[in-house]
Amino acid sequence: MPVIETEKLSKSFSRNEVVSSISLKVEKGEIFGFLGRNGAGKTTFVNMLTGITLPTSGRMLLLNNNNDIDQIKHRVGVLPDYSTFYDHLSAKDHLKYFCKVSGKPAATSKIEEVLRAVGLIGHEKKKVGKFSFGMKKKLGIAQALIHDPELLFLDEPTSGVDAESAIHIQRLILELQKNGKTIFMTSHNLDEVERICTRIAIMKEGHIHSTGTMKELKKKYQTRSRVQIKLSSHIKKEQKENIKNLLFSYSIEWKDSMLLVDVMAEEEIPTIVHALSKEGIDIFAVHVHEPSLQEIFLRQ
Ligand SMILES: Nc1ncnc2c1ncn2[C@@H]1O[C@H](COP(=O)(O)OP(=O)(O)OP(=O)(O)O)[C@@H](O)[C@H]1O
Repeated sequence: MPVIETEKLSKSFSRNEVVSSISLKVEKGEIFGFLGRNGAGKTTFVNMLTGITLPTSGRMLLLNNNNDIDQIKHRVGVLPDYSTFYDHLSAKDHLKYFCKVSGKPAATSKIEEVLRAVGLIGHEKKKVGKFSFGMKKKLGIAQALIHDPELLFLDEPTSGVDAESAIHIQRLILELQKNGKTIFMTSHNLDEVERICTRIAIMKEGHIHSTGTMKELKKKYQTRSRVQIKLSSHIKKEQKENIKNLLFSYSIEWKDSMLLVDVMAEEEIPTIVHALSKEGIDIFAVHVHEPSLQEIFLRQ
């Protein structure tokens, strides 16, 4: 049973359709990465799922509940694209206040546990007005986590935070997944998405352009892997000519004693190695450079 299911979900502002007929399923336990250039419609799509914006048309099902977001509010945690806080409250008081107004008070131990999880322990008594952007982001994540929700929407959870904190947040997301949570996140950090997301959707001008695991996306776009072969430094000119003839069906390039060959599949590597050993050339190292999500994304 999918945790998120949308069918032809669309949103227009005036006559401008910014989300066009998106049908998507996210299963329990996924870390689903939602990508797209600025203005692609990601936030608008997430806002419809979290009840911030009403869809113009289409259908959505969250946690097997039809449309009534109020009924499932406590099972869903949201880090919006922009969180607002009260400058005069501390992080701890903030979470207390947030729990109180949402009608679900939380124990001090739970508040401290969540602040520790996001890396804010030690700053829990500091006024939020004195927080940096990154610290506010962490407080936003704490707010999303405080009710121990099954499903989390995280809009750019690591944007604006330092590298160390970003790694901390990524580990936290992986930990949440391990504990059975489902995470739907938008991000412009493609390395991060590639590392932690189980599936990815790339949105373009209101449409889902492609969806799949990294492996599926690489296959779909038939992106070539680059094999870097470090050879002995004494390759003769005629040997290079012979290699070129033997590997005539490949695009090859020399960089000093490094031979670079583009392949469609790893299964082709033995053929290349065989051709080189036939020429009596010693191979010192073979490295396969897989195309990154960034390379796939930039081709969209
Ligand atoms: N309330 C609104 N009224 C009118 N247009 C809007 C509104 N909200 C968003 N839009 C427009 O919808 C389009 C999609 O915006 P959205 O914020 O969903 O994109 P995004 O993919 O989240 O972008 P980013 O990566 O910059 O956050 C943009 O052209 C934006 O100007």
